[in-house]
Amino acid sequence: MLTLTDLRLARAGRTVLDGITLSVGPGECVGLIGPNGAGKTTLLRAALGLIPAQGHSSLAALPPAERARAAAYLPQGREIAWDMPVEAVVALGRAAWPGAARSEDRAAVARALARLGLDALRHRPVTALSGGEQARVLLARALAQEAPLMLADEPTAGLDPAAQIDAMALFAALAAEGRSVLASVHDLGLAARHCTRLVVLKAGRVVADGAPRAVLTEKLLAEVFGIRAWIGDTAEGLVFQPLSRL
Ligand SMILES: Nc1ncnc2c1ncn2[C@@H]1O[C@H](COP(=O)(O)OP(=O)(O)OP(=O)(O)O)[C@@H](O)[C@H]1O
Repeated sequence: MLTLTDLRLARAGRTVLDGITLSVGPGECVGLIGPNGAGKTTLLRAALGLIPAQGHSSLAALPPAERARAAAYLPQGREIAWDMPVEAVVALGRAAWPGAARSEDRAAVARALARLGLDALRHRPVTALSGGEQARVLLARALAQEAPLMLADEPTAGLDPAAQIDAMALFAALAAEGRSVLASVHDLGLAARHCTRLVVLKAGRVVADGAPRAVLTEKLLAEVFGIRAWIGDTAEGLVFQPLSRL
């Protein structure tokens, strides 16, 4: 569970978060959408307490050790500097649980590797993997934390279409298991099909918050993203195709 109340933040004299009030409850997979520069990354980082903001974040208010057990975070940057085997990188997610039995840690790492389809790569040096494979390793590291809340910044960036679907389906499954997910996503179709709710940010404000079908309207796409788009309601869920800039 995450509750943000009137979060405000300015950077270099410019307002970046302008009174964000938002909560993500158990069972919710919330897609944070909005144009470049809308404040999505800043919102996630402020919610985690990684950058100071005015207002209240239930997560940032926790002592750091508790925060690490309350929430996993997949940051936007995907660079991996350490030349370690894949499973050792995934095991870093267990640092949040210093008192856990080694068998528990090993089981959590094995579950995360299996869920990301990384079993065959577990002994490979992580620096010898492709960018998309590394992105899956970092997602597995966050998953191994087994925290009730998952915050992810563009988790599908750099992934092929199958891996994008897998990543979003994984978040939907975490929510279905009773966890809470807040993920910034640029692919509005993926977000609409896999998220239980969409929150739309524009210039640091929440301008829409609700079920994907209610939120993704032609009017909103024009006003927030400045585009004309085709939105199809299909048996597979909402399908979204940007057509032109307005
Ligand atoms: N360190 C900083 N100093 C000054 N301004 C910053 C800094 N970091 C971000 N900003 C500004 O804050 C605003 C929000 O940035 P943020 O990265 O949160 O946007 P975003 O919605 O995640 O964008 P994107 O979709 O491009 O990743 C932007 O206008 C950006 O230029």
